[in-house]
Amino acid sequence: MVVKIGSSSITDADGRLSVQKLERIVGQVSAIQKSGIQMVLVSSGAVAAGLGKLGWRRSSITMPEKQAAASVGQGLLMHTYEQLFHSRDIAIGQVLLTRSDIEDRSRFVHIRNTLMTLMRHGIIPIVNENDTVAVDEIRFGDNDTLASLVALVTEAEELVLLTDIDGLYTGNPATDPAAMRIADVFEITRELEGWAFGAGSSVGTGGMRTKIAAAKVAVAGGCDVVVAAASEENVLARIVAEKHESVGTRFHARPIHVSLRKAWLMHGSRSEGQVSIDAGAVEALTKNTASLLLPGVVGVMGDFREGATVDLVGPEGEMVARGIVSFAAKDLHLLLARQQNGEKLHDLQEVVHRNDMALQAKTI
Ligand SMILES: Nc1ncnc2c1ncn2[C@@H]1O[C@H](COP(=O)(O)OP(=O)(O)O)[C@@H](O)[C@H]1O
Ligand SMILES: N[C@@H](CCC(=O)OP(=O)(O)O)C(=O)O
Repeated sequence: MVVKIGSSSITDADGRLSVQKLERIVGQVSAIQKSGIQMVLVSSGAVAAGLGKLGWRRSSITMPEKQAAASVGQGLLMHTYEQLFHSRDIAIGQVLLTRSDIEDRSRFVHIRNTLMTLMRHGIIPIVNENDTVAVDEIRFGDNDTLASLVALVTEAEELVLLTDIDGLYTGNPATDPAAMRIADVFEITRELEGWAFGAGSSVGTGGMRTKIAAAKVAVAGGCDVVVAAASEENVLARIVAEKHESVGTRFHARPIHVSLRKAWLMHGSRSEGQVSIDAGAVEALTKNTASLLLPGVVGVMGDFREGATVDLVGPEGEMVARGIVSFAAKDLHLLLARQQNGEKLHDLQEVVHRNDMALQAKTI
């Protein structure tokens, strides 16, 4: 089980790290770990803890100051976790990641090996974004997205996003008193996405929007996602014990889910270009799970190498799939030109083999 805890749930009103709140989470996580379910904690709070300790105001800080605050706060956070878990005889390991660590296939594999090794030894990994080195282009920015990728990497059965509200509402509860909580979600529809707004507190990042985006990634990989209130009494035990009780909002995993490699392709890898395909190819890819052949290709964008990750887009510019391309962009341009000149290119291998392709899950 991967549990993600948001900044607002481990800090006090004055923005300082709340040992009492952390203690409650650590107590619950430890109890579940001891019951035999391997836990992974994704903990936000480095920036908030650092700002609290330094007495800096969030509203007026620069990015380097925020990163400096994170370096102070991350130490504080781990020091507190270490003490709290140690008193329960549980060892922890710190794992700090950036987006580029996940995008790179070999680093992704190393991350998985490290996490799996920690878990095999009964150590609880505590994951956060490496805020001190993450610049905008390589930032997750919010730990909801990071947590969903950690859930995929560790092949978790359940991802729990603990926050300052008891689930997804049909509108922003801060401004809409008629908004109602949704208990179960089986399909992430556009209507549902329209209900989600940004962060409710000054310390939170992303609000419900990033939680839904995270849920999309995890459910596609076969992992249930629960959004629940960190302050609710014994919330984790209730989620574990009574899978069908209405605690927060449960996003149910898709029954047929993709392999870890394809999940990484779709959600972890970074696209280096675009290949436009025609309607016939869209149908062949989505209905018959075929490979992409040259006759279905109508355009190429970007200057990618053979073996790069590219987005396959349909006639309306819609994202259809992401895959590893067998030709460099310049070779694809040459082949397209030869094809347009009437040359028959029968013996060509696939442009993207179906084993190297992850289809985009449809939003209804
Ligand atoms: N449809 C919605 N349902 C519930 N909460 C929502 C919704 N839209 C926006 N929010 C806001 O999302 C906030 C939780 O996200 P966030 O502040 O980022 O917390 P965290 O620090 O735990 O990640 C809630 O406090 C709420 O104000
Ligand atoms: N990596 C940042 C967390 C950013 C973030 O996602 O915050 P939150 O929305 O509170 O989970 C930190 O430790 O401060």
